[in-house]
Amino acid sequence: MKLAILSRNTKLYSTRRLVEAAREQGHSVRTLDPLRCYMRISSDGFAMHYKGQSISGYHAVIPRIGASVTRYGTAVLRQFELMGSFTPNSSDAILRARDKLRSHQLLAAQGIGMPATVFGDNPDDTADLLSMLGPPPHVIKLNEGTQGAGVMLTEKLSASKGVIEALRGLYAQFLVQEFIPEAKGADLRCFVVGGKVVAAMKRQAPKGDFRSNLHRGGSAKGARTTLAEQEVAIRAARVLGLGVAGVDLIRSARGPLVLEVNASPGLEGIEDASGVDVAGAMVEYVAERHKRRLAKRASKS
Ligand SMILES: Nc1ncnc2c1ncn2[C@@H]1O[C@H](COP(=O)(O)OP(=O)(O)OP(=O)(O)O)[C@@H](O)[C@H]1O
Ligand SMILES: [Mg+2]
Ligand SMILES: [Mg+2]
Repeated sequence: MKLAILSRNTKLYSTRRLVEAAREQGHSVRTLDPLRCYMRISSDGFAMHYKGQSISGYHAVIPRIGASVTRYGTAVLRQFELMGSFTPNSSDAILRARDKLRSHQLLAAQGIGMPATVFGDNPDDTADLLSMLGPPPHVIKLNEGTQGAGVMLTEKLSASKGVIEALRGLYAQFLVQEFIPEAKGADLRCFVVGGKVVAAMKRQAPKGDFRSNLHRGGSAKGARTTLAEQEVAIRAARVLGLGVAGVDLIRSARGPLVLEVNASPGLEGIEDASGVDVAGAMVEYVAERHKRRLAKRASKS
């Protein structure tokens, strides 16, 4: 299989591991910086160039598109899709997952458990909006935050109102959730590949914080997941259309609740904590799907 890893940086752990796994499994692999891919689109065909050279014929791409380049990165990925490459996560699925509000709507509609969530636009509606949620503590999240940076806990109604007012002043989109105290600052990252949880880790917030993100000083260790947790993680990835996903769950008194679904989950923390060759599992899955596509095409002709 001729494989491309779409990643801005060849030195990142996740990128290096994917390249390594692809080589180990005997594939030809190249890392392409999505921001250096450019294309000509017209009704009589597509052309893509990379640093001055024409590129084509990639059987599959594994997108590792950072939040800061979502728009251009997914446009490049879409072009690969239109040129016939297989991708475990489509450009549309990545866009769905990046938008917390949109993905919460889709997951809730499929009956997937999550903390109760409210969102609204007009400042005149804030008081009633918060009454729809219930009393504090509240968790306020930026719609497109990442690594825990845009997630705040408010203990009092006045604080919730103040934070919301400030965010509105900055024209930031946000959602407000009920706080799940039973989680005690821990969450469960389930790494889903091709409809299976291949690895899981429990992350614990540092003392004095409720956010368990590793970037916020959280610590991780390998975790065993229950069947119910696996099922929720697998369903969440499927609803958003992601072949590879890092599904963050929180253990609550009413069962596993989905916090978010990451479309480009990092490999370092999870491989470290679980000891699983997650990169290998991703490449195997992509190769398997590529093989199936070839067989389908052969049977059609
Ligand atoms: N409703 C909640 N109740 C309790 N804790 C929560 C809640 N929502 C989030 N947290 C905690 O805050 C952390 C960050 O929240 P979340 O995963 O939604 O944000 P993020 O900024 O997108 O992080 P990521 O880097 O995983 O993309 C969670 O891992 C969890 O530990
Ligand atoms: Mg996130
Ligand atoms: Mg998270």
